[in-house]
Amino acid sequence: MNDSSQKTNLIGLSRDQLTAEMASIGEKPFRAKQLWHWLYNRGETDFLKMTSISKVMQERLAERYVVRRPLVERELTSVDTTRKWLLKFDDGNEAETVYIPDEDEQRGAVCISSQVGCTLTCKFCHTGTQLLVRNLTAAEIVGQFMLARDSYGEWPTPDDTTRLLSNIVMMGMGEPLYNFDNVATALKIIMDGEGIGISRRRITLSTSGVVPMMGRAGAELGVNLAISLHAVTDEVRNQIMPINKKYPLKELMQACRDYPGASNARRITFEYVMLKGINDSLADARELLRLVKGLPAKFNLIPFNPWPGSDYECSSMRDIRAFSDLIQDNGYSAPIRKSRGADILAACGQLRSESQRQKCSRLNERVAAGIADDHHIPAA
Ligand SMILES: C[S@@+](CC[C@H](N)C(=O)[O-])C[C@H]1O[C@@H](n2cnc3c(N)ncnc32)[C@H](O)[C@@H]1O
Ligand code: SF4
Repeated sequence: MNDSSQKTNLIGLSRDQLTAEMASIGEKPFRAKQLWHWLYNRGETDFLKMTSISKVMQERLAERYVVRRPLVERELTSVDTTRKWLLKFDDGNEAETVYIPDEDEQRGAVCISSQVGCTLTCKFCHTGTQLLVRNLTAAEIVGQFMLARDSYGEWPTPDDTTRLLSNIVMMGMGEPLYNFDNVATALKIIMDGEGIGISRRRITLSTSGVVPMMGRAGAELGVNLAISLHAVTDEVRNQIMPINKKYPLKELMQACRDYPGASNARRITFEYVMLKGINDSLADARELLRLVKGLPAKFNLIPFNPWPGSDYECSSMRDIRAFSDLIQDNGYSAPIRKSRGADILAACGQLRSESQRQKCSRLNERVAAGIADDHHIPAA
């Protein structure tokens, strides 16, 4: 263990925690406020460059603490300018962060991971086949956005109208509502107006439908909600998203109706991955309209992104357009999501760590040889 990894990382501490940390070394609350500005508005990582802080305090801080992002193992930029960072955490685990610019490339969303892997095994999602799963810490979640800003040189926090990294989608690896506390701490840091300053209106949290946590997410964070719906009957949803057996459609739709803050100005996004012959008929589209009746809803139709070993095919463009047209004819927005970053495997559902791919292929060899135990059978 090197010297810096023994020191406490100040990134990821809430304002109260940072204030308490400063109090523990005898510093007044206004010091925590100054420090917060350096960490989250200026993006400074070197205490000795925090010029509004006295030399003595700079040195005391440097003795005890570090300001650290997750390690970027690789940065890849797609021909379509999507950028992906493969991250390595202190325990050797990996996750990915992706920046997806808008068409005009003046703004864009950072897609952030909430877990290493995911326990939920949705059949169409590569992340769900990863064996190793752990929650990311608040530091690892905030750190993803910070390293994206490092990469684009967007420090100090630019004005909201001139930022490239303008939005956040919690749509990377993992189920954010299965790691609510750390996601909430991280998002509160990110939303703080004296720091990173991304408004809750520019943050979307996507969930596969963890019904009991949806109300809390709305009440405590007030971010936009996206639901990975993907099927209109319990029968099909049970098949492709096992979480539906725990929280079936009726309960999920009720939780959407109860979601605090949803309105016509802030609609709930229903994500719908288009799977050939599974969920893509016009009858499915009609049922979808029936399901969301009365809800402030909009849709995002996602052409299925295949990955090695996946069981599904993407619906034809003709079928996707017909599905989209029917929904739009009924007054809802239903754009077809353009796949971005396919050449760097950065598209939705393709995220899965490199080392995990290697481990899994080794594991497949073990399974073939009959030497893998029950806990380590690959899900795909
Ligand atoms: C990877 S998930 C992460 C957030 C959360 N766990 C969820 O399911 O909403 C983000 C989105 O990617 C979608 N997705 C997963 N695998 C996909 C694939 N192979 N092709 C297209 N979209 C996919 C998910 O359904 C979900 O809407
Ligand atoms: S779609 Fe979301 S919930 Fe399902 S396995 Fe992938 S990351 Fe997990």
